[in-house]
Formats: sequence, structure tokens, C-alpha cells
Amino acid sequence: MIEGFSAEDVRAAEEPLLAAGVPLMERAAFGLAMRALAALRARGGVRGARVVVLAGRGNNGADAMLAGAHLAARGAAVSTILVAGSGVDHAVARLRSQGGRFLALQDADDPRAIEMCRTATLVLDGVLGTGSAANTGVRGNARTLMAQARGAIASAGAFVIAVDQPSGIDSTTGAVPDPQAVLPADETVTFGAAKAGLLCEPAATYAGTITVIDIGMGAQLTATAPVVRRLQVADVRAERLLRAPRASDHKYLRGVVGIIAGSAHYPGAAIMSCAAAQHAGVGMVRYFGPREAASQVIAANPQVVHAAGRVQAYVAGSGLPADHDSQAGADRELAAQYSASAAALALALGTASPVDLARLGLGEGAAPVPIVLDAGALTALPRNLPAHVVLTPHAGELASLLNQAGHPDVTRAGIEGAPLRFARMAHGIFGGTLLLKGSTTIIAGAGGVWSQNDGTAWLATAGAGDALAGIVGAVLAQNSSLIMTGRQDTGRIVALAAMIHGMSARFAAGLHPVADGQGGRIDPDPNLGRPITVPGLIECIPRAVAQLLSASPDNGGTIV
Ligand SMILES: NC(=O)C1=CN([C@@H]2O[C@H](COP(=O)(O)OP(=O)(O)OC[C@H]3O[C@@H](n4cnc5c(N)ncnc54)[C@H](O)[C@@H]3O)[C@@H](O)[C@H]2O)[C@@H](O)CC1
Ligand SMILES: Nc1ncnc2c1ncn2[C@@H]1O[C@H](COP(=O)(O)OP(=O)(O)O)[C@@H](O)[C@H]1O
Ligand SMILES: [K+]
Repeated sequence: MIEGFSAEDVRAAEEPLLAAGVPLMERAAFGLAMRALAALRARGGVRGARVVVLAGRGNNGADAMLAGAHLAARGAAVSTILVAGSGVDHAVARLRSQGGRFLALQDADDPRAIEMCRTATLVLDGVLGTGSAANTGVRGNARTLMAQARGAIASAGAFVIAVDQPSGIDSTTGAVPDPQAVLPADETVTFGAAKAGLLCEPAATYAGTITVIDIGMGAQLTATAPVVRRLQVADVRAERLLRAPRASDHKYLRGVVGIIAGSAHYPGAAIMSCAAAQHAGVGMVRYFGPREAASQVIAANPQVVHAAGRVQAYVAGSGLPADHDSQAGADRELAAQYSASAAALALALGTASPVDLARLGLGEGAAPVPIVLDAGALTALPRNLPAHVVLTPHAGELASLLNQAGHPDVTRAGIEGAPLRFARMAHGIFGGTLLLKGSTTIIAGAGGVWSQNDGTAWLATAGAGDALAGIVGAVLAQNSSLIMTGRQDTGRIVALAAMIHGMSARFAAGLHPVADGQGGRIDPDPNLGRPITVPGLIECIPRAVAQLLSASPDNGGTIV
């Protein structure tokens, strides 16, 4: 599990250690230097490599310079641009004593600074860390330099390491107030604990891979709730969030999903959602829809059952248009789908009428089960939804929901610029468990906020959301009784679904982890790979599930 804390909480955790004389900065700088050495070794070696340190006047710059001193001691040519004209004295002195050279920036347009960047092998961005008071981005000369240096550093092909965080991001929220002046990093080496902002967009895009350096303050943070968490493969295995079927299982014990999606005019979403749910390992998928749509769904997925009846979770709304009234008025099939979706929501809320129950093929006394509300089911929502009602909007759909809820100024672009903030805001208004789709998926629920980025940008393809809804439905169905009895956090299970979806996409795109030759694994750059289609993604879901199960003690498989 990666936990992301607020800058404030990390600073509070550091305080007693600093007061006790624990050398946090030395440890941070050493850890940073080790990562920098690894990057240099992978790029032709350390001796003679040109390292440029961008150092602000605070402790972030000091970390970068102290790491620079380690690199200089091993033969790298280290040049430091003191972007505020000066830096922490003892760090300047240490680096100077190892032969480091300095440019104290007085003129933001000093051509020598850009020239240094243009020939760099490695850049350490130590302009600003958690000490940035206001959410303004980098200011002053440093701002001008950062904006100009970006192009020069990119043209040099230099490897960029952000020290603690990319300078100018908001450490806690992930906001990037001045994107033109933020240097995109290949790796962020962060100290003590991940900062929450690194796990959230848009900052996450600038952070690259995140390495947390243990500087001995873990114990100080154990009592502090993280702002965000990220589920990892090892967590799924350790917590047994997925289980392989037992010899005694029959299909009803493995979970049944009911899918209320699509129509004869819009069958694609239903086909993909049903297929995704089935590939994620449920015992059965029931399709609730008109006969003509069902025949298309079954032609594509012969195992799907077109008969109402008991399920452990519903998925409603994928492939149904959002403008209910005009659509449903003209189309009886759509009207029937909307009312089935409303009936399933009523069942989840415990307010289903006999008519609702009959529509779902259930008898009196049927118990509430979890439900996913996607696309066309995401309108006119009641408030204070229970956690087992899962909403899966993208930014545009969330903007409409918030507009309807009395926030007319919220826009899609606004949400994309601050997904953590708006996901929490929407969760505060509607309750339930909210999954906000995007390049990083944010899940806000009663148990806290999760941020998953297991996918690839190849996922930005039509139908990927329909597959996600099916996978969420499948894992909810498999965990239905745990969720409904309060023994499992819905958000954690929804984060698992986002993870399965992302991993499947990476497999489909050819982004398989590879062995590093030392018993470890290297994840390839998620921006490489190849185009995917949603059917291709769906074919890879079993492989993702297998990987998540493989090392669990009762399964004994091998890592794929
Ligand atoms: N507290 C500690 O002992 C530790 C701190 N560490 C490092 O220290 C960093 C925090 O250091 P500081 O608190 O000194 O803060 P920073 O180094 O992040 O920045 C503070 C300096 O930047 C300037 N500044 C603030 N906002 C600015 C803006 N918007 N534009 C331009 N300049 C701005 C301020 O004048 C101040 O001098 C962490 O990110 C981490 O890198 C690590 O060494 C671990 C231990
Ligand atoms: N750039 C990206 N990087 C990673 N994942 C993405 C990216 N863009 C979209 N996704 C994911 O792809 C899916 C798209 O869903 P959605 O927007 O509902 O598409 P559709 O309506 O076509 O199915 C979501 O799971 C989203 O998180
Ligand atoms: K920094």
C-alpha cells in the first residue's frame, strides 16, 4: 500500500525527530544520491556525467545539493543553479568542497543557466518542496528560469529527478497552479512518506515514478490517517481481496451480477459490460434488457443469462443516454431500462416497492445488494447514499451531477484540474462510493480516498468505461455479503476493480512487467506499448486476476 500524507502531517512527524537531532536531511540526501547514481549508471556511468542541481533557498535545495556532493565525490561534474541567488550555507559548502560549481542567479534570463541545462545528463529539481506556503506555484526568478529550462532540459534528453516533489505542485492536493513552470520528472524521490499530491492528478503526471526514501519517520505517521492510499498487488494478495473458487463452490456462490445496460439501439455497452464482468470471475451474469438487445448480448457472450432473478450486485446505466426524458419518451425500451435501473437503486436503498421487486424478478423481502450507477444512471441522484451505492462518473458526468446539485460553476476542466477536491466534494454531497474516472482514478468513500494509476493512456478509448463498470460489478458481487454486513470497505473493493481494469489494459497494450535479473520486476513505461480495443482488454482480465491471485497462499500459482 502506498499512503499519501499531507505536507502538514509530514512536517509534524519530522518535528520531534529533528528536535532529537535525528539527521533526516543527511538520510534524505543519501537516499536521493543512491537513486541518482542508479539513473546515471543506466545512462553511461557516473564519472564525467553532467549533473545540474536546481536549488532553491530552502531545505529542498539543501537536500539536492547534499545529494550533489555525493555524486561529485564519485566523479560527476555537478553544477548548481541557485535559483533564489543563495542557498542553505552548509549544503553549499559541502558541495563546493567536493568540487561542485555554482551559478547564483541574479538575472532570470542569464544565458549561462540555460546553457547548463542544455548539456545536462541528469537534473535534480530542488527548487521547492513542502515549504511552499501558498498554492501559487514557483515565483520570482525561479519561475522564469523553470519555464525556460524545461525546453533546454527536454532537448538535452536529461533524466529529471524531482527532489521530494516536482517544484510548484501542491504537495497535498496535487493541484498544479502554474503548469508552464513545472519541470516534468522521470522520477520523484520523496522523503519519509509519499506526499498525497504525488498520487493525484494533475501533479501525478509531473511526478513520474515515485520512490519513497525511508528516513526513519514511519513510526511517527502510524497514527495519522493518510489523505490518499494506493492499493498494490501485494495488498490484494495479503488481504485476499480476490479468491479462487473452492472445490465445493457452485456458480451462485461465486457471485451473480445483474447488468442493466444498453438497448437494441445501443447494445455495445451491454455486450462489453457483461463480458468484462464474466471475465473478472463471477459465477453468472444476468442481463436485464429488451429481447433484441439481449440477443445481441448473448450472441457475443453465450454464457450470459437473459432472465430476471436474484443477483449479488447490479450495474446500471452503461450505454444509456443521460437525457432520460427526451430519450425515454421516444423509446419504450429505454424507458424500461431506466425503470429497471431505478428499481435496482431502490432495492439498494431498501425502498423497493412490490412493482420494483417484480421488475427485478424478486419476491417480497429481497435484501439490498450493492449497485454501480454508471453513465445514464447518473442523474437526479438522491443524497446521503449508503457506501454500497457506487457512482462511476468521468469528469464531464461529475460536472453535470454537481451542476444539478446546486454548483453551477463546476466544469469538466475544473474537475480535471483538481480531481481529488471534486471527488471529495461530490462524496460529501451524495455519499455512496464515488469513482472518478481519468488518467488516475480517484475513489472517495466512507473509508477514505484511493488513487489508482495501474492503467495506460491507451485506455482513453471508447467503451473502456463500460468494461470498468462490469469489473466493478463483478468484484462487488464477489464481496457482496462482506460489504452489506460492514465487514469490508466498498472503496477498497472498488479500488481493486480499478486495478484489475488498469492491469488488463497494460497487458492488452503489451506492457508486461519484465524480470530485472535480480529477482525483481521492472514495470515498463506505461506510455509505450500499443493501441488496445476494449474486447482486447476484456480478454486480458483473467490474466490480471491470475496475477493478483498467484502468490496467495491458498492458490499456489505462479506469477504470469
Ligand atoms: N524538515 C526537515 O528537516 C526535512 C526537510 N526535508 C526537505 O525540506 C523540504 C522543505 O524545506 P523548507 O521548509 O525549507 O521549504 P522549501 O525548500 O520547500 O522552500 C522554502 C523556500 O522557498 C521559498 N519559497 C516559498 N514559496 C515559494 C514560491 N511559491 N516560489 C518561490 N520560492 C518560494 C521560501 O522563501 C523558502 O526560502 C522538503 O520538501 C524536503 O525536501 C528533508 O530534508 C527531510 C527533512
Ligand atoms: N489518459 C488515460 N490514462 C489512463 N486511463 C485513462 C485515460 N483516459 C481514460 N482512462 C480510463 O479509461 C476509462 C474511460 O472511461 P469513460 O470515460 O467512461 O469512457 P467510455 O464512456 O468510452 O467507456 C476510465 O476507466 C478511465 O479512468
Ligand atoms: K522539488
